[in-house]
Formats: sequence, structure tokens, C-alpha cells
Amino acid sequence: MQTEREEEEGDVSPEEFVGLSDFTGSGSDQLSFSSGDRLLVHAKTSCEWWWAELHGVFGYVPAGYLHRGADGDDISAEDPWQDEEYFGSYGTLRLHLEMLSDKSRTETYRQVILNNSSCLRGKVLMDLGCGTGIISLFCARLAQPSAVYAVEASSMAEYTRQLVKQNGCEAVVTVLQGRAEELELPEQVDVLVSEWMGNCLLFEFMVESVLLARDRWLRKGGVMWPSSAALTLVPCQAHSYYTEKMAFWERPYGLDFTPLQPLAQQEFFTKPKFSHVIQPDDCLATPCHVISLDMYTLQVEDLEEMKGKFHFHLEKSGTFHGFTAWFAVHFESLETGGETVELNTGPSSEQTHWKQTLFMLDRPVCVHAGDSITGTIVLRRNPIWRRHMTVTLQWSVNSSSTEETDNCQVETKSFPMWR
Ligand SMILES: N=C(N)NCC[C@H]1O[C@@H](n2cnc3c(N)ncnc32)[C@H](O)[C@@H]1O
Repeated sequence: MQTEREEEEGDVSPEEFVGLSDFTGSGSDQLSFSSGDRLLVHAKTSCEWWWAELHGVFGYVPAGYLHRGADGDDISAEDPWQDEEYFGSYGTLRLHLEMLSDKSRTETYRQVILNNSSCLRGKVLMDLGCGTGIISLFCARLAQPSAVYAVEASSMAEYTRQLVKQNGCEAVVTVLQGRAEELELPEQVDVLVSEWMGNCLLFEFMVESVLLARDRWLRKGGVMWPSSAALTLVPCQAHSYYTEKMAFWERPYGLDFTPLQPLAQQEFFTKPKFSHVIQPDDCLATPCHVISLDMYTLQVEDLEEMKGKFHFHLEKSGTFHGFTAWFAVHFESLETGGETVELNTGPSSEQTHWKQTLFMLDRPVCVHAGDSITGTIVLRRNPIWRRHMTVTLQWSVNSSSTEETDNCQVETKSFPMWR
């Protein structure tokens, strides 16, 4: 396959890169390669796709699959899960304080245990990623399970043991230190409870560990808490963020700093903004679920690429600055027909430590009531850095004001989280 390509901006003198993982191209202009192949990159045509050559064959390759192949540097030495840094961060109190201080999150798990306390009598639970053990302590203090296996991989586990003893729960709660997918439990469990959700629902990809533990330790007919999860998206205004990061350069102290705006776009609008707080009034349409996960049927391989579609009818005129995403998780009752409990991290619910995630467009668009925004969202897991993903949004704005049907230009933008 020899695919010609015009000389363009971004062309570089050929640079050698190493394939970090196998890649099978789809479409005639993508170049397949195997892990360890040494490719020559001729052009970095975008942040996601580069023009490269392998054994005289040219094509587009995903930049995230490549590593600068300086001789002698051992790429395999880096842990794709970055566990040392990841579990190191959970070995200190900072993140646990943030999670425990999140009343909406913590009270929801407490309510789930309370609602199901009678059904939990005599049951065996696993609390995956228990942190300080708060959920396990709720189980032991608010219900009468026969055993709770509190699994925690970070060094916090040794303190969790002390907290279990300090609160008189050691007869029920056993703290096991280690990665849940590597540990041996003494028995199957009736309920697998975990607080695994990351920014934009999936960042950290702890959900993979939950699925592996489900397949290994949840008895047939057992219950997953959360039972399901949904990612919600809405087109939105973000005037204050746009003003702070972009408009600022128009006239600072009476001077024209607009030549810095391309830099500002690259620096501030290329990656998603975590911990964004969207006001309900900033929503330009009714938010909609774009991705739904059933925790009983979801498979690890499904996490590689999750797709969703959207079609928003704009209910008001304004400025389309970007999209905002958040998630909700649901806890089914242990009692048939019992009440399902929801933890919602959206702007109409009590604020949580996750807040929301803002994806800024490169250029704001004026929109009007009656317009519509149609498109797709793809969460593509990073093939190398396994706790990371890229969110690719594709959209078109159908203006209600002009007659012609094909007035819509399809736009697309990919947001790495974070690699
Ligand atoms: N986004 C979140 N909810 N993060 C909570 C993560 C908590 O679970 C712990 N954790 C994450 N993955 C695992 C795992 N595979 N095994 C045991 N503990 C884990 C982590 O150390 C922290 O205490």
C-alpha cells in the first residue's frame, strides 16, 4: 500500500519511533505495525495521527502507540499502570480526606447499606479499594454481614486495620493489602461494593480491577454495587473560563496580546478541565446519557473503546463553548422491587469532589434556540498508559435559521486524559 500525501505543515525530517504495542490499521491510509517495530515518522499531521513509514510502506499511525526510540532506553521498564505513583498517592491522607469530605458520595454509600441492612444479615461482602475502610465500617456498624473483605493496595491498608480495630469491627472486617485482582479471598462474596469512579467516570480505569474481581470472586447471582453507571453529556456555555484563559489576551493593560491566543488554546483547551463546576444555566440543551455501563455484563475488552451518540435540541440562544460531562451510578436493592439508590455528580445534584469535566472547543460558536447539535463521543483507552484515555468528540451544529439542509460542518476534537 503506497499512499501518496502532499507536503504539508508539520512535516519533519524523518525521526525514528518504536511501536509500543501492536496496531492494526483500519482503512486504506492507516499503517499496521507490531510492538517493537521501528518506524520513521515523516510528519506529525495532528496530535493523534502521524504520517510514518515502515519497510518502505507509508500510512497514518496513532501517535499514542509510539515511543521515541533512542537507542538503549528501555521503554518496557515503565509500568503502564504507573502503580507506584498511583498507589503512592493513595498512601497519603490527601485523597482520602477529599473523598471522605465529599458528603454526597459518602452518604450515598451509607444510605445503600442502611437501606439493605436486613438483607445484608449473614452475607459476605468485598469492599474493593476500601481506602480508609469507610464502606466496610458502615457495613459492620449498620448491618450484620458475616464477613467483609476490605481490599486496599496502598500503604493506607495498615492504618485501615487500626481503624477497623479502633471501631470494634475486627470480628467482621478483614483488611487485605494488595491488588484485588492478585489477592486470594477465603471465599466467594455475595456483594462486591466499590467506589471506583474516576474523573469522567473512567479515568484511572480502576473499573478494570472491579470487573476482574467480579469474574473471580462474585458468586453466581451476587450483587454489584454500583450496579450500573452512565456518562452524561451536554453542550454548554463557559463564559468565565473562556474569558479567563482566552479573552484575557485581547487587551491586558491596554495592550494587544492576541498573538498569544494560539498558545493559550494549546495550553488550556487541549486537555479536558477536571473539577469544572457548570451552572445549570450554562447548559444549552437537556443533558443526555451517552454511555451506559451494566456492571454485570461489562467486559474488560469493552473498556478499550466506548462510543456514544448524541442529538441535542438547543433550548436557548447563547455561545457554544464546549461540552460538559459528568456521571451517575446506581445501586440496586438487595430486595426484589426495592428502591434503587443513585449517586449523581451532575449540576442539578449536590456537588461532589468530582464536580464535572469541561471539553472546550477551539472556537466558540454562536447558537440559537431551535438549532441542534448532533454527533458522537468516543472514549478510547490509551493502549500504553492503561489508566489514561482520549475522549474524541465529533459534532455538527444544524442551524435552524438557514434554509439549506447541509449547512452543517462536521467538527472533531480529541482530548487526551492525560497521555
Ligand atoms: N477514583 C477512585 N474512586 N479511587 C479510589 C481508589 C482507592 O482504591 C484503591 N485501589 C484502586 N485500585 C485497586 C486495586 N486494583 N486493588 C486494591 N485497591 C485498589 C486505591 O489505592 C484507593 O485507595
